[in-house]
Amino acid sequence: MRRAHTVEQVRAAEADLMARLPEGTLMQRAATGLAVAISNFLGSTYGARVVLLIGSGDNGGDALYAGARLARRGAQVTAVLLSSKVHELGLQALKTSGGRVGSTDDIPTADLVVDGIVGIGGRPGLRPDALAAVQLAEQYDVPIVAVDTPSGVDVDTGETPEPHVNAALTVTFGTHKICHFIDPAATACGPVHLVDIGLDLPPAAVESLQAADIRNLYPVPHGESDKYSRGVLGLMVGSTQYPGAAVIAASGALGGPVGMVRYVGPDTVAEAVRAAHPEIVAGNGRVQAWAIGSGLGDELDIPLIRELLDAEEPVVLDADGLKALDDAGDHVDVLATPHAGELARLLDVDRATVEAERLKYARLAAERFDVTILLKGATTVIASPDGQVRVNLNATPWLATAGAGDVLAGLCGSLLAGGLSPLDAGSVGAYLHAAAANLASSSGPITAMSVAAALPEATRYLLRG
Ligand SMILES: NC(=O)C1=CN([C@@H]2O[C@H](COP(=O)(O)OP(=O)(O)OC[C@H]3O[C@@H](n4cnc5c(N)ncnc54)[C@H](O)[C@@H]3O)[C@@H](O)[C@H]2O)[C@@H](O)CC1
Ligand SMILES: [K+]
Repeated sequence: MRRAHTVEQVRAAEADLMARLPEGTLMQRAATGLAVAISNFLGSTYGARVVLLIGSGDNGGDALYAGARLARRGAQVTAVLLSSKVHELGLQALKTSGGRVGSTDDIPTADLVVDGIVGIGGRPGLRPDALAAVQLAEQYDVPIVAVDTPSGVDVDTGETPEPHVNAALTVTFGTHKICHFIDPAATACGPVHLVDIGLDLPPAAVESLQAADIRNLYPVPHGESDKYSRGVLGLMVGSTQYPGAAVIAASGALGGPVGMVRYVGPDTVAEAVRAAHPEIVAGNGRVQAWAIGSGLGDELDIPLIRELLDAEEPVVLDADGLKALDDAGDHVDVLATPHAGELARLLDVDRATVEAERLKYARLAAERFDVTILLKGATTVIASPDGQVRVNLNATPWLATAGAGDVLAGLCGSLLAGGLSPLDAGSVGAYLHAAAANLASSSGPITAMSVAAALPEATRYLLRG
């Protein structure tokens, strides 16, 4: 599990630890980890030209001490001071180690720029001189390594209302921060490298499941399992208008842990589903969970869907089915899987607003509709009505393809029928969906059906460990 904490949580943990350690220990731990990560990024440190952008706080201090270490290993390190007040001891260390104070003129010929402008003490946005320095690096294609967080992003929300650094690598300390997990800021971080500085942290604000977590949560059948005890999923998806959605969602469901899938819908669609998947049973019957909504088009029966939402069995509610959601019922067993546009419609705001404030609106919808919200995107946010938030970070951009959402709905339904909670079904589903996409794609185009077809192998690979 990767965990992200709020600035307040990090500051409290840091204060606790600092009280027990000699002054400056934490910064030295951070700076050492930062210098190692920068060396690895550069490949060769000797002779490398490194420009440090230094703001007024400890974030600049980290950068200055790391710069001193790099200078001692033969790098040509220049500090651009963006504030009249900088970390004095850090600056002295840099100078003693052979680094110097320079200007933005050093940026165009640099191999690397280090962003020590602001970290967790920063407000969104960059001041004009910092912005000019960052733009110069971008103009000359000089990669930027961000210290702790890319300066300018909103650390606790992942929002980027103002100009900010777009990093090629972010090196963070102690724990992840929310901006490392939530888009659009997560994208601005690039890959994130975590340096352990020994913080003792409370439960995280946002979590991201990793392979070992998927292994622990996946409902693996045992000796006494039969097709019913493994779970039966009811699919109410696809329509005469969109028969393909039913075939694709069924493929996603069969790629999950479920023992049996029933299809409920128009005869012609049922025929298409059975032609593609002879193991699927058409018609009503007992199920342990439903996946409802993908490709229903105009054929959706809102009163019937509301009945199913109010019934005992958990439901994945996708696409057109989301229109049946209202804030009246008790829907804690529901996993709703909107993309930003659908969530915007549910909440009566603009799509761009949801895209800009993904964490806020996922949480808001989970609370308002009393459902678990899985907000799809390059990074998927899963928010449960009790306030827990998870993020899936392993997707490939190739997954943005027609029908991929239908696969996810079928897969999540399968996981719900297998006994997972909506939060676990959503987070395990998003992870496996992305893992299958990576496997099917290996950096090339994919179709939704090829993602579904790769689910068993991606799952096998994960379960084997
Ligand atoms: N908290 C921790 O556990 C640790 C923190 N360390 C470093 O310390 C950093 C936090 O240091 P600080 O608290 O000094 O804060 P920062 O260095 O993040 O920011 C310093 C100051 O910049 C000013 N500022 C705010 N927004 C700005 C903006 N948009 N543009 C320009 N200036 C702005 C503010 O006056 C703020 O107090 C962390 O991000 C990390 O890099 C590490 O040394 C190790 C441990
Ligand atoms: K920074």
